[in-house]
Amino acid sequence: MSDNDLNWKYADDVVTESDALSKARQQSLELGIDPISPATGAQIAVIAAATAATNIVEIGTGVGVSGMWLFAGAPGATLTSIDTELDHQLHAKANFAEAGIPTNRVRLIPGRALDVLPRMNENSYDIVLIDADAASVIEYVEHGLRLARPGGTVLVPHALWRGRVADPAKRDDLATGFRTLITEIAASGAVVSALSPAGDGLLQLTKRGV
Ligand SMILES: C[S@@+](CC[C@H](N)C(=O)[O-])C[C@H]1O[C@@H](n2cnc3c(N)ncnc32)[C@H](O)[C@@H]1O
Repeated sequence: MSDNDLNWKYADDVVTESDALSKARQQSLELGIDPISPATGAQIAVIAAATAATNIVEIGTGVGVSGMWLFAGAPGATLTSIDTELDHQLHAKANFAEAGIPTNRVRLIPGRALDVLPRMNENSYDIVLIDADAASVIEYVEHGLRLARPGGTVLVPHALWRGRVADPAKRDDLATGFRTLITEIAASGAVVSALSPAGDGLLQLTKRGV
């Protein structure tokens, strides 16, 4: 194992997930829904706590692993989460309940993100987490930056897309799309950004303006 592989494994292994989170992660994997890694979860919890987030949007509910991590950092927040699959959201609802998250703190919206996002209020959210279909990630980030309040943060897990983004030989649409996004964001004066290697990448963009 390389030093980097050891670091990644250690960063995931050192995270202790609650029983409710471990069960949700197991369920997610069994259903073939890729949850954020434990290290990514811990990192988004820190961001949620550090920003004292009260209003969060998530694109891609899955069975609720990322949502539960956001609540771990910001237990008083309200989460609006969008997913095309009602089944996934029903599992998420049960998992949130198991984690003790009050039902009135979660608004689950079934539907295609690109249909739902244009109807949401701009400059209103502390965090926008983007984890749905990777093919639309650039459009989701554009929406995310519109929805985030000044000083709010857009988070994009899987931004290194299974190691393909860092490998210039990989020229498929998804790897190229993430590469374009990362390059454009790095050059943008509108955000403060960082790309963490946690999991398979966590792109973090904080909207300037405060
Ligand atoms: C990677 S999983 C999300 C995992 C979740 N964030 C977690 O860590 O537990 C992606 C989710 O996006 C949903 N999805 C796929 N395409 C979508 C779209 N166009 N709009 C909204 N949700 C979509 C899938 O149904 C799936 O539940």
